[in-house]
Amino acid sequence: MDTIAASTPTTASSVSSVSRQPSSSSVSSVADQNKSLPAGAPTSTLFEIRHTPNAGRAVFAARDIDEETLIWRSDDLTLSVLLREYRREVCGQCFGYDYGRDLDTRDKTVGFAFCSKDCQEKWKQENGSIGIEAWTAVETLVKKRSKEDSEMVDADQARPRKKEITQVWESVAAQAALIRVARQGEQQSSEGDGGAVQVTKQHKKALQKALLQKISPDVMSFCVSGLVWRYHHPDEWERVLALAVDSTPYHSSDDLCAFTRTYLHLLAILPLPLLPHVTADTLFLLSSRDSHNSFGIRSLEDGGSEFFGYGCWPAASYFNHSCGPNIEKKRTGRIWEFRAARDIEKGEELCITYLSGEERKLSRGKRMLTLKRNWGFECACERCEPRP
Ligand SMILES: C[S@@+](CC[C@H](N)C(=O)[O-])C[C@H]1O[C@@H](n2cnc3c(N)ncnc32)[C@H](O)[C@@H]1O
Repeated sequence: MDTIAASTPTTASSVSSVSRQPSSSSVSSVADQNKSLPAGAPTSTLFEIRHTPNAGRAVFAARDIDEETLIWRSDDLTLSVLLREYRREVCGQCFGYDYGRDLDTRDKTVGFAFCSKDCQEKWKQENGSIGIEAWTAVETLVKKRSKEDSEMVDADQARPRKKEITQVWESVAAQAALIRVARQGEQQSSEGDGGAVQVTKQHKKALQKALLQKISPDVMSFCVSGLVWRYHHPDEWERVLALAVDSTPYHSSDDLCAFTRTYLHLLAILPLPLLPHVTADTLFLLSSRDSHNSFGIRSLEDGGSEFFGYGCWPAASYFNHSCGPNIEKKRTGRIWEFRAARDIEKGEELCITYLSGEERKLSRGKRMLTLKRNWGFECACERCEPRP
C-alpha cells in the first residue's frame, strides 16, 4: 500500500478528511463524495477524491482496478504556454512536433505555427476574434523588442514571500489605474462619446512608460492564455480557483517583477473587451493555481527530452505524486490519459509521478530536493519513506 507519513490532519473543508489507510468504513459512496466535490474535479466509478492528512486532496481507488485500465482522460486544457523558442517547431494547437523541423503552416501575425490547416482553424475558433486580436497585439510588441529583452530568470534568487508579493503588486497599482483611464478614453473616442473620462497627458505618459519597460514574452503568453480562456469561459473560472493554491508562486524577485511589468504591458495593448479581466488579482490567481498544478508539455518521442512549455488541465490536477507511481500518464495532443501501471487494490491511493524521466533516477535526497523546490512539498511516498 502506498502511503504518506501521517501528521496533523488537514482542516475539514468541502471534501471529507480521512486517513490514507484503506478502510472500508472511511470509503463513502461515490454519490456522497460527488455532492461535495470541488468544481472541475474528475468523477468516475473507478475512484473517489478524499482529503489526506498531509497531502491535500487525493484520488483513491473505489474498487480493484486491473493493470492498463484507463482511469481518466483529461481534455480540459485551460491555459498553456508554448515557450517562444519552440513556436516555429511545435504546433500551437495540438503540440505536435517533428524533431525540430519548422512547421509549414505559420501565422506570423499571432506568432504561432501549426501542423495543419485544421489545427490552425481550431486554434482560431478557440481563441475567437478577441483572442486573435490579443495575440496579434502581443506579437507586435514582442517582435519589436525580443532581441534586446530576452532574458533568463536567475534561478539562485530567493522566492519572494507574501509581504514582498503584496508590496510589488501594490507598487504598480497607481500606474495601472492611469493606463486604464487612458484606454477608457480610447473606448470613448471609438464610440464617438464626448466622454465622462478626462484623459490627460499624465494618463498617456503612464501608458507610454509601460511600453518602454522590459518585456518577458513567455510570462506574457502565460497571462494572455489565461485571460483569453477566462474571457471565453466565465462560468468555468471556479475550476481553476478550486485547485491547490501556492500563495508564493514566483520563483524569484525578477520573476515577480516580470509579472507586474507584464500586467502594465497588457493593460496598454490588449483589446478593450479583455481589460476588465486584466487585473492584478486575476494575474496573481492564475500564477497561484498554475504553480502546483501544471503539466509539462514535452516531446512525445525521445523520452520527453524537449520541454516545450506547460499547461493546466484542472481535472487532471487531483492526482498526488509518488516516486513509485501506480498510475502512468501519457499525453496525446491536448489530452492526458491516466492508466493503471499495475493491478491496484480498492482503497489504494492513485498516484502519478511529477518527476521527469531523468529526475526519477535521482537518489532519494535529490528527488526530495527537486520536489521541494518545484512543488513545495516534502515527499513521504512509500519509496521515500518505506514502512516497516
Ligand atoms: C497537483 S496538486 C495534487 C492535488 C492536491 N493534493 C490538491 O489537494 O489539490 C499538487 C500538490 O499536492 C500536494 N502533494 C502531491 N503529492 C504529494 C506528496 N507525495 N506528498 C505531499 N504532498 C503532495 C502538494 O501540495 C502539491 O503541491
